[in-house]
Amino acid sequence: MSDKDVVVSVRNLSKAYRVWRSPLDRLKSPFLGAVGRRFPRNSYFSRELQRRASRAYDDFYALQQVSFDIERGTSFGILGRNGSGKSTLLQIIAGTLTPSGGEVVTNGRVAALLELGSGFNPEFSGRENVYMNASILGISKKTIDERFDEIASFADIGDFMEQPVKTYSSGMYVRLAFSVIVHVDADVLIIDEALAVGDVFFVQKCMRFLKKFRERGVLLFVSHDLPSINRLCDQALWLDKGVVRQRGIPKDVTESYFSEYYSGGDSEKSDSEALKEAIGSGEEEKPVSQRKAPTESMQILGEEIHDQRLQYLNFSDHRNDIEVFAFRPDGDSFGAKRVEVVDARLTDIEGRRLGWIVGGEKVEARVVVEANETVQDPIIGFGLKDPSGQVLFGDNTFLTTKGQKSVLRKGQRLEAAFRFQMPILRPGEYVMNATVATGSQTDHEMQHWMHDACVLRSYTKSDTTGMIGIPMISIEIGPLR
Ligand SMILES: Nc1ncnc2c1ncn2[C@@H]1O[C@H](COP(=O)(O)OP(=O)(O)OP(=O)(O)O)[C@@H](O)[C@H]1O
Repeated sequence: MSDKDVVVSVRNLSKAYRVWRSPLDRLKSPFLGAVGRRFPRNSYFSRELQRRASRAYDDFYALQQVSFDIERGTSFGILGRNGSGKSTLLQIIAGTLTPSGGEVVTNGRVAALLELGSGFNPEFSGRENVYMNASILGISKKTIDERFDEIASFADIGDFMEQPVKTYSSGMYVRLAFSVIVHVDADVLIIDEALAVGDVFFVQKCMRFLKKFRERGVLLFVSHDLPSINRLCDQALWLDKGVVRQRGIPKDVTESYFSEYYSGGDSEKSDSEALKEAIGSGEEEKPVSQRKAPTESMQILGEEIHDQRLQYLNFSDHRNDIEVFAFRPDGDSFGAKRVEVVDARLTDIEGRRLGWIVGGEKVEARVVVEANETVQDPIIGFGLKDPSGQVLFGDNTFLTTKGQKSVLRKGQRLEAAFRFQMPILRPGEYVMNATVATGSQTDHEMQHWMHDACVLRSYTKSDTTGMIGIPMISIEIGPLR
């Protein structure tokens, strides 16, 4: 290893899979080889039978001469179209697949969350699998004993911990597998798209862990979602038919990858498929009948909006419908709790709780707090996080009440209402956090930070681009004026 703290070094890696010419050849080949070995070595029969056995298959190279280094503290994203060799590469780095050529040198403990079903023994209980898995990763029984309660609480699968893993849903399976890898002090974490089966709270919890982990370890993951690669990674690698096409900063790599689709470089994929891949995985469409009636949103969008598409947008599934779920008092949180968040919701401007919002409409994020003790200078805040845990926007009351000495007495409640125009959200599950602190912006004590105070689920086929869409006031096209 060099002076730099290289944690993963991949050198001239190749992987050839045998592709049998026919199922019969596959059956015949070991038989021909075994018979061949019965004749004297180098005899005519021995050579002929070995030759026939080896002609029954072709070598298909899923990876060819792949080389790169990854330094500590790097989040490394791998992208490439289906079949480009991403899983093969991750499995070799994870040590679950042997390469045909080249090598991978890792410096530290490697933990992987790869395809569902791998890693656990289905007949063993969750508890037994935790012990087995952690000990394979080199964790002593004593350390697992000490950490078991934390692992169980992170996984949060209740009594299923004592049931055989074969009875688990895919979501439970991922919860347990992820919980183990969180607690084994790994230096390298390898994750494929398995996390996609977790529910929104679990995914957000994992994202919080990964954000911290990225500072000290190497995170390697595969994603088809280019914005996620841009947001979460420091480095990206584009694999194309088993070879490295480009490696560099995510912005450059994702742009080249994306433009290849549009320049026709990938003839097997239609533009709409490419676009769908580029803007992220779409949620299933919600039947229009379950949405807000179109006429309502026409009023809500307000008089000042002159976007000529409004009529069309409001009556089509290009409209951005956002389902809002109820406040979750028991979600993950932290803080001194001398004041607590007791409610968080989205309302219309009259304060009525909303179950559905249309992207572009005026709404209020309202957060209610209650003092368990008398406190001074409470600051209330909120933030909206996207499915990868990235805060898209948020605000707090600090500047609004700056300079006013305020006291919240024990038992009193206080409500903050943040009015804004809801942006257009790409399909997926978002969460709103709600917070209360005391003191000032720079010097405060966090009283209660609720990570997932309420959930928003967005549905749309909107053509808006970017992390969030800004509702257009108007769009004009015509001869130069
Ligand atoms: N066991 C195997 N035997 C033969 N070919 C295989 C085997 N496993 C993978 N391949 C082939 O190797 C190539 C790379 O597969 P791999 O699963 O690594 O691609 P990928 O980029 O992860 O694809 P995806 O995005 O669809 O998950 C593919 O063409 C695949 O068909």
